[in-house]
Amino acid sequence: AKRHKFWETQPVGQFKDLGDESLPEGPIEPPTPLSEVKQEPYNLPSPYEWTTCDLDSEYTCNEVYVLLTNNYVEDDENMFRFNYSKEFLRWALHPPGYFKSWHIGVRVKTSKKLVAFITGVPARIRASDTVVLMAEINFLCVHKKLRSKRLAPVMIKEVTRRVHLENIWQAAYTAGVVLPTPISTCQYWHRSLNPKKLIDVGFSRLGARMTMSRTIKLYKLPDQTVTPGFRKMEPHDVPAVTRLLRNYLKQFVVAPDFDENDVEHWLLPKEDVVDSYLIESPESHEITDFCSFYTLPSSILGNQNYSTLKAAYSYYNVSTKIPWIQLMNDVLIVAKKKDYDVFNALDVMHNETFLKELKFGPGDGKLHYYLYNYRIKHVLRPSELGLVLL
Ligand SMILES: COc1cc([C@H]2SCC(=O)N2Cc2ccccc2)c(Br)cc1O
Repeated sequence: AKRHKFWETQPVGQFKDLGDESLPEGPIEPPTPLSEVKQEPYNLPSPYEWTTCDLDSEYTCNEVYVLLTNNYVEDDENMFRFNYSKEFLRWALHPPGYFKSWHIGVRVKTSKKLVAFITGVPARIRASDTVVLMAEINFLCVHKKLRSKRLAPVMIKEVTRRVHLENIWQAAYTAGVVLPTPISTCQYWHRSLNPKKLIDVGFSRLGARMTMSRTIKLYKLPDQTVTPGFRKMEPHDVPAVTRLLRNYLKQFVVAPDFDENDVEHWLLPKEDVVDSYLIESPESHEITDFCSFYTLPSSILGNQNYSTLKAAYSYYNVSTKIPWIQLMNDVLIVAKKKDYDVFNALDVMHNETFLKELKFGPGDGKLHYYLYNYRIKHVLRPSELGLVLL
């Protein structure tokens, strides 16, 4: 297999262990006594220095936003680049119990320019029957001009060190690349909402024997949602949505262990960040179904007519009374009404039950899920995964 100089030194499932069912599920290495955790930061190459990014500072949040906007993840053909908003970054990085010290930047000593970033946030994640306090690692970004200087390994070691200092020994992360060793490999699916724009920017192509007007008609959606009792989630719904979501997530092998505080943070609607809707039964006033998506635009690189793609990403959904197809079609109707160009979903949880029928098409992006210092018995099918990372 490909040489992973760095990852072969880390407590992660190694390719050589694949299929070895004798290895027990659980931590790969025991915790280190806190007194033995390295107290001082790892050494960076001499021109650079560590910095902690306080996203409550408008200036610093903007520096992070600009770094990611210009240097974060692009598709294989370099046509699109994620464009996380400042509000989204503050939401994603300030969940209950977050540590500012886990929002790590690298600056050029002389100019103080921010040239790299990596983050962690704490999350309780259940693997099988064990709830583990983990760090969710995200936003690893090295400026385009500093690639292949081996900055990423030292940044991963530094965030790991700072996580260890908080007595946390496991982590969860995703990547578009194959590393040792995915716990699951998922596929992105896309539902066109604005097919004309998606074709113009080169994401979609006109189908064979299809005209533009026929294509627009194919993806047309009603003006209003169809399900009685469909409404936005409100603060007073937090207890009921928590119960509904906790019960739903029980069936997955790996899933977040959300409590009411987590639901309040991650799922209460925040304009242009996260949208959440639920079905309140008109008779019983019981909350029977739930759906949510987050807003993550993409910069369109090199198109004359458009600079931004407005994209919604399926987040957590629960269907107990309304059929999945009807529930998710109502979400598409809402997203179209709010002028999104595309609705994206991974094939995780029960998503495959509605993807094809609601006219999603498979994307070219595969997403690999990883756990750090935690072995699970089998590689998971996407439908066994109940975790969506931002
Ligand atoms: C280009 O095909 C895809 C690109 C992306 C990612 S990579 C950088 C970016 O901006 N994307 C978001 C996006 C951009 C365009 C359309 C849908 C989603 C994903 Br995720 C899955 C795809 O299939």
